[in-house]
Amino acid sequence: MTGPLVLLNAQYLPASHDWRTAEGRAHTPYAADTFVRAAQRAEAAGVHAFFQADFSGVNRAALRAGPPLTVFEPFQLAALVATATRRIAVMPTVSTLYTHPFSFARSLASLDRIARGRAWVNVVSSFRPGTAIGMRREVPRERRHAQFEEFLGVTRALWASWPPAAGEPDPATDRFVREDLIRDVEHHGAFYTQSGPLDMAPYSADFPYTLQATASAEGLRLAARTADAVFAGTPTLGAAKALRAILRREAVRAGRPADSVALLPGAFVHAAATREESERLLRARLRQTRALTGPAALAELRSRFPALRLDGVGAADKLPADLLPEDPEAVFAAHGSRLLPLWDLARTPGLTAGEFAARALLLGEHAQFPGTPEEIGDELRRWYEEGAVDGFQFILGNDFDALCDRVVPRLLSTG
Ligand SMILES: Cc1cc2nc3c(=O)[nH]c(=O)nc-3n(C[C@H](O)[C@H](O)[C@H](O)COP(=O)(O)O)c2cc1C
Repeated sequence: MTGPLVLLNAQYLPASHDWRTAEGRAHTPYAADTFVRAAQRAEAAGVHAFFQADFSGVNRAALRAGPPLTVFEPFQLAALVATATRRIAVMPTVSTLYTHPFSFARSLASLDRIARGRAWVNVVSSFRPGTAIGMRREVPRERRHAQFEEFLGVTRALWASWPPAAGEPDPATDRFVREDLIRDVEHHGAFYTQSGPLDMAPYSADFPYTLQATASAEGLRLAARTADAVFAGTPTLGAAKALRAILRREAVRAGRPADSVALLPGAFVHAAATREESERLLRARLRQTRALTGPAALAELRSRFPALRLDGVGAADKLPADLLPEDPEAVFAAHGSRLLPLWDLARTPGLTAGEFAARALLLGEHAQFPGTPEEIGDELRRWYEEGAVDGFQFILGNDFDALCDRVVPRLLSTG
């Protein structure tokens, strides 16, 4: 595919409306129709995939902050959306920790058949704080990537257990299914034993487009070996550029072309009639939650990121040159993608430690794009053209109509 790849996260539509108003409540996350309408609008705008994150459990802290981010089991919603659309891909999330490869393979193969080849998938290891609360983890944290890789390997072997010809009815031999062509999997690994084949013929010969959500160096190397795309948080342009360069190098190291794995970070859209108005609203919203300056900001930053070299530094002091390693690859290798935005921010000339801390605390996990819809579209396009990203996932924001009618067409336009 040429041009940026654009994903719509299912939570965008309900979250973009104020549920305290009757108009906002019309977009309730409890009605599947809310997401069907969103996917149809997004499809008309040129969005490539309708995505649903999934957290395998109740996150009470998140629920206290507003409506639930997800309600429906993702494969069921994806199937429903697929039957109501024609071009957009449907992309549920599967947790390698809480699903068996066989159950996953048949859900995905069924979805691919229902969607006539439009099934994509987001694969997560679910080891993030706040995820899958109340469930038991059978896999220790340090083995999650090994389990993930084996999970994906078994699933792909199941997919391939029916070569396309096996599912083609053959009047010459009077066989609806060429059972003789179906291959047993015979996998006996550290985490899974899978002997038999899948129980149905997948619609597509190729395994679906696979996204992996990750924030660590080991996770990124795994994606470079096994995935088609990475979903990560890159709240600054410099962090995105650094992460994409590392991902491309890792793909080559894994024996694949540099552009075989796309970086698709999250984006939050804050559209308004003027840029000033949009920035004012965004600042007010961010300050409401994180109103810290000077020494207080510095103390908070220290406690959140103990790896930063801030010993003996006061808020009015110059930011130390050795706050983080100079090379972003070294920062990423030691700390994952979480510290790349701080590495990027630290390159701003003339910041005191207090100013740096205040700005750092205002950065969220994902990039925030304020402006008019056209300015936002142009800025997103700039990120793409400067080689920082291969596309975006729209997770949260306001004004869903402006996103579909004005932001996405601008981002995708080649003119
Ligand atoms: C941007 C991003 C999105 C994620 N989304 C999900 C999700 O929807 N469901 C989930 O269970 N875990 C999610 N995770 C957590 C990852 O699956 C993973 O468990 C965590 O990042 C730790 O593994 P890592 O070392 O590969 O980063 C997400 C992680 C990132 C960085």
